[in-house]
Amino acid sequence: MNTINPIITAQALDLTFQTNDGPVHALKDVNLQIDKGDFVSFIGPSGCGKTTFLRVLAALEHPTGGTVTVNGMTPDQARQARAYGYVFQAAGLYPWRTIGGNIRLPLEIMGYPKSEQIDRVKKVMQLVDLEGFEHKYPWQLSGGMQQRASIARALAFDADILLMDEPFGALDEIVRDHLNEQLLALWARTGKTIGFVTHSISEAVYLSTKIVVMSPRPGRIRDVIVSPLPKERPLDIRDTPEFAQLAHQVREGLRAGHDTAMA
Ligand SMILES: Nc1ncnc2c1ncn2[C@@H]1O[C@H](COP(=O)(O)OP(=O)(O)OP(=O)(O)O)[C@@H](O)[C@H]1O
Repeated sequence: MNTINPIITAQALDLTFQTNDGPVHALKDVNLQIDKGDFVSFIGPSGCGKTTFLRVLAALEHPTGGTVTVNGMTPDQARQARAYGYVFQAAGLYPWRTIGGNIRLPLEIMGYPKSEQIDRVKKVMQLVDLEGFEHKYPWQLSGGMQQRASIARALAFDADILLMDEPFGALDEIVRDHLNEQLLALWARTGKTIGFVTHSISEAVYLSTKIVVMSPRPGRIRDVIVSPLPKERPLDIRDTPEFAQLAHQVREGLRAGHDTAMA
């Protein structure tokens, strides 16, 4: 394993859930290194362990075997150190709080001084292009804007790592394109390390420096594809032969995993 600036490592990671129907091997022998500043997408069919892997990094699940480090710490230590922000598929904003109030909530809970809360909310709202919406309520915003607000909330502690579980899955394609562009811009501006779960080949190829292709039963890594695309990516890069070639490679990886799982 390469050791240049690893921010996240998983070695021989196993996670078996004990269920009434018997054991479910959600993750089996997962080995992965994510370096500082990487944008890593996890793609694979339903049940291949994408969400479980992200949840292990966030200490929301605990592995049954192997080791994981996040910023050189165990996931539990990393959680306490607020080493990452986590964005869920649904925006999950409290309807009785304004957008600013929602973004501020984790800072309030942690007892940040009022002036720092105000500064941080302002900064992260700028990062996701939501200036001017601080006093609106979630229902006054579109789905895409709500999801941007939930990203801002995850950025409130200014953690170096952002974990995102299918954040744009429920949005229509045009809004999704727009958010993908904004997320890349945010990533370039902040230098954060991003782990991103998606079902979309095109989204994975457009966003990532590394694409982790997974297969189910048991959940495992099938392929890790390092993107040759430049960091600067206008949306029309998706019309280039290089993009098509990479999408083809991901599709082939998915197909191989599917065939094995069905065998
Ligand atoms: N808490 C749990 N208890 C029992 N089994 C679970 C639990 N969480 C996940 N699983 C099982 O582990 C496997 C991996 O689930 P996971 O949600 O990580 O897959 P996924 O790739 O994210 O799927 P999807 O694309 O549908 O979100 C599945 O078989 C799932 O049913």
